[in-house]
Order: sequence, then structure tokens, then C-alpha cells
Amino acid sequence: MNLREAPCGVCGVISDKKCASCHGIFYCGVKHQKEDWKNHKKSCPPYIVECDENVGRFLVASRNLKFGDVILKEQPLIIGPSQVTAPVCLGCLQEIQQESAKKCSRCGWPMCSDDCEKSTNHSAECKLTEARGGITIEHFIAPHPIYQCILTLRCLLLKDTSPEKWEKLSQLESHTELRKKTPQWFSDCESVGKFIPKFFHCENVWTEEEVMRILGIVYINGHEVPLTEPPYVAIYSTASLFEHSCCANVAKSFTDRGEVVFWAAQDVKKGQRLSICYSDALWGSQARQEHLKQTKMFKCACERCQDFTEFATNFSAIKCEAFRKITDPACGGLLLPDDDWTNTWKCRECPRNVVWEDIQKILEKAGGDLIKMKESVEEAKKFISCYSNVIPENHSMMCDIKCVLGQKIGEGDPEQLRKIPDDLLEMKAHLCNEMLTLLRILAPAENRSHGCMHFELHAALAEMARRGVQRGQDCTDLLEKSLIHAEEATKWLEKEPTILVEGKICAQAKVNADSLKMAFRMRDLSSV
Ligand SMILES: C[S@@+](CC[C@H](N)C(=O)[O-])C[C@H]1O[C@@H](n2cnc3c(N)ncnc32)[C@H](O)[C@@H]1O
Repeated sequence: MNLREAPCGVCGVISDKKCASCHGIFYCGVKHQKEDWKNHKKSCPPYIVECDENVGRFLVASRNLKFGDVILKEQPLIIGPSQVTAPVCLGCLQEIQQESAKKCSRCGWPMCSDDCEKSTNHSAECKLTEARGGITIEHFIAPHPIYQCILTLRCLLLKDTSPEKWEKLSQLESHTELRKKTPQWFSDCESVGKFIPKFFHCENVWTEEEVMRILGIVYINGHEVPLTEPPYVAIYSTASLFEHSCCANVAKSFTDRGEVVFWAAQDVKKGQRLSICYSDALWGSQARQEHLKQTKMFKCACERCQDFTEFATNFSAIKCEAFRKITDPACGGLLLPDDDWTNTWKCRECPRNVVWEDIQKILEKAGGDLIKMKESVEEAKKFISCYSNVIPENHSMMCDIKCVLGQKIGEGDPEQLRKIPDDLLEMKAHLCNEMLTLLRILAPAENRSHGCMHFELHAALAEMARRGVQRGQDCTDLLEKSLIHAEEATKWLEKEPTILVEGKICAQAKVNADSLKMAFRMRDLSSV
């Protein structure tokens, strides 16, 4: 038997035929492979790693995937506070208040409890801090600069505490050479690169260059985990290999225990690339591209970024009318750039050209108003009417405010929804429908947004049905639609952890769907 042969996983006969997906198990033939599939499927990853010059390593589906199929579930290599944070407990990573914080008895870092002081999360920096004579944290309100170095320090310490994890971490992309050309590099050198060896008296252990490489790995591969307040950052091994797309096909959820779960947000064919969105799919193109360039060091060239109309949604366009003088004829056109978002924008209907600086002024003003006007239903409605001459109905800011409105109208318990007038209820249902259509086109993997919008729509339709029944109407159609959306909400949110609001919405959606199904069954029985 040579290395290319091994016993069949079912009958033990020596064979050179192996699972084409993982190459990890041999079979004497198709019959035994098929027989074993139910069993082997559990350990056979549905992806393979490929590599190209532009993206580096990336993942490709090694078999057809259906919506909801789990692609990867992984424990973090390491976790720690985010770069910019006010003091957090270094055990549980939750926000910590000066009044309730207690100093770690060994090193002095503020902790929230004795259990957290003993937690393995904290042990690495604890020893090092104790060895340098301890630490005192005095300011608890604003972001504290010393927390910038914790995750990088924890990564560096893996070399001794867990060589296997260190090996995996070291293989991740750091973009050191590209980062050297950015202004951020110089401030990072001071606050992390030079600081860690000096502060912890480890100049002979780590060079500035090594610390900066690890900081790069943290920047490029860190995932924000929303399980604590504020969110913490985790670095995973295989999960770091997903490439980015602004219209990704893979959704990301976390378990209550901090594992990351990637799952197919649509049916994916064998051979298709698997992508997640590193940015916010509901930001406009210019903002997403700038964010990716600054944080992940690449220019996105996905299908959505190559199309200035973003699949004809005009999600980032501005109305030509916004720049029209009273005497100008109204052309009804939209302004968009035709080469770069920061170059001149041109009207698609008339000869008007507008320089980026003027576009930016409008976007900044609208962005400022958006933040202020999101707070109440009345103000949000006002934003839509004030800006309807400036930005198109599917613009990212309109989408933002419509999502807020869809959720805020009748927010709270079912009693609140019962109190709102019919026109507002109809508006809620209309906005949820509108936003779901947009989400399907632009953000197919934003499972939390899909799930929450389906839930809101289900609630609005159920309330419309309740009112209709009171008026003596037959509302079967509305109730059937409400059930469909409750089930959709469950489908999109079922991998969300129970500690997050989305997990709780999912549980409620399940209860509501069951009640609706029960009501339909009762009705069917009574009509027999
Ligand atoms: C988290 S890493 C992904 C794994 C990485 N390709 C590797 O080989 O280690 C993120 C980096 O991958 C590259 N990348 C990911 N998606 C990309 C895309 N759509 N276009 C270009 N580069 C991409 C960029 O260099 C980015 O900084």
C-alpha cells in the first residue's frame, strides 16, 4: 500500500479512490461511498481552499449547498477587547464601571468578579503584568489607550501557551507592507509596536516588527462578536479564509458560547466561491469601499461595486433635482459617477455634472439629519418627506430610515401595535415589504435584517387581520401571509444565539407561527 492508497472506509479493501471533496477518506467504489455519506457528511467540510493572485486564499463550495446548510462552525483561536474601548473586564469582556470594578489581586487590571479574575482568558496578560509590578487604571469613561494592546499581546503569548494555535494564527494575512504606507502605521507603532515590549519589559522577547505583524493579523482577520456590550473581537483560523463580497452568499452567526457559524444564505452550487461581507452591506458604495480600503487594504471589485446603479436600485445615487435652480427644467434624472465615487457625478438624463465635494456636502447634511431624525416615528416620516427631492426612494439613507420606521411603528408589546391608527399600520407593512425586496437584491446574506423585517411584517399583517375580523371581514389571506412571514423570520434567525435580541425574536416568531397554525387547524376541523 502506498500513500495514494488506503483501506475503504466501509469494507477495508485497499483503494486509491477518495472522497473528492475532502480527500480525507478512501472508498472501494461508489456503492460504499454512497452508503457511508450520511455518516461522512458530518465531518466532510463542504468547502475547499483555493488561492489566486488578487484575493489570496479563499473558499469554494465543494458540493451543492442549500439555504441554511452549515458550512463551518469554529471556536476562536483567541479573543480580546476591541482596539478602541473604555475599560472592560478582561475575564468576561463586558463593560466595567469604576464603582463596581475590583482590581485583580495579582496584577491590578480592573475585573468584574473573582471568577473573572481566575478566568483563563485573563491569565496570560495577568502573569506579564504582575511581573512588571502591576497596573492601575484610573479613567473609566472614555476609550482607554492601554486596551489597544491587549488582543495583540494575547496573540503574542500564544507562542508559549499554545504553539498549535500560534502556528495557525501566524499563517493569517497581516498586510504589513501595505500598512506601512498608511498614517495609522505610525500611531500604531507608538501605541502598540513599541509600547508592548517596553511596558511589559519584553524587549528581548518580541521585536517591534513582530508585534506590528501580529497587530496586522488582528486588524485583517478580527471578527466583531456582539455577545458582550461592547462587542469583543475574536480571531478564527479557517473562518479567516472567507473572501469578501458586498453581496455575499454566506451568513455569519454566533453561538451563545462564542463559536462562529457560517451558513449558506442561499442555494450555492458546487464550485461557487463562498463569500461574507466584511463591511456593512447596507452602507452606500463609497462608504463601503472606503471602509474596506482602510481596514482590509483592498479595493472591492465585486459585481455590486462594479455596477454604479447597484443592480438598478440606485442605492447610492442622488437626484439631479437636488442641484436644480428654480429656472432649470426638471429632468427627473439621477446623478452617479461613471468611473470613481470621488470623481465628478453626471446626470443620466441631462448634461449636469456635479463635483464630489458638492455631493459630499449633501450626503453629510443628510447623514447628520438621519442620525437625529431616527429617534421617533414622526421625525423619521419627516426625514422621508424632506429628502424625497434629494435622494431616491431606495437610497441607503432612505433604506436606513425605512428599516427604523418599519420596526418603530407599534414597537414594544402587541398592545402597542393595537393602538396605532390603520394608516400607520399599513405604512409599517408597506415599508417592511419594500425593505425585504431591497434586502433580497443588495444584502442577501444579512440574515438579522431579513429575519427582523419578516417578523415585523408578520406582526403587522396579523394585526391587520385582527382588525378586519372585528369588522366582519374574511381575513384568511392576511393570516396566511402572516404565517409565511413568521416562518421566514424563524428560518433567517434560527442560528442566532438566545442571548441576543434576534434569538429572542426567533423564539417569539416560532410561538406565533405555532399559534397561527393551530388556529388554521381549528378552523379546518370546525368546517368538517
Ligand atoms: C481575512 S483575509 C482573507 C484571507 C486571505 N485571502 C488570505 O489568503 O489569508 C482578508 C484579506 O483577503 C483579501 N481579500 C478578501 N476578499 C477580497 C476581495 N473580494 N477582493 C480582493 N481581496 C480580497 C484582502 O487582501 C483582505 O485583506
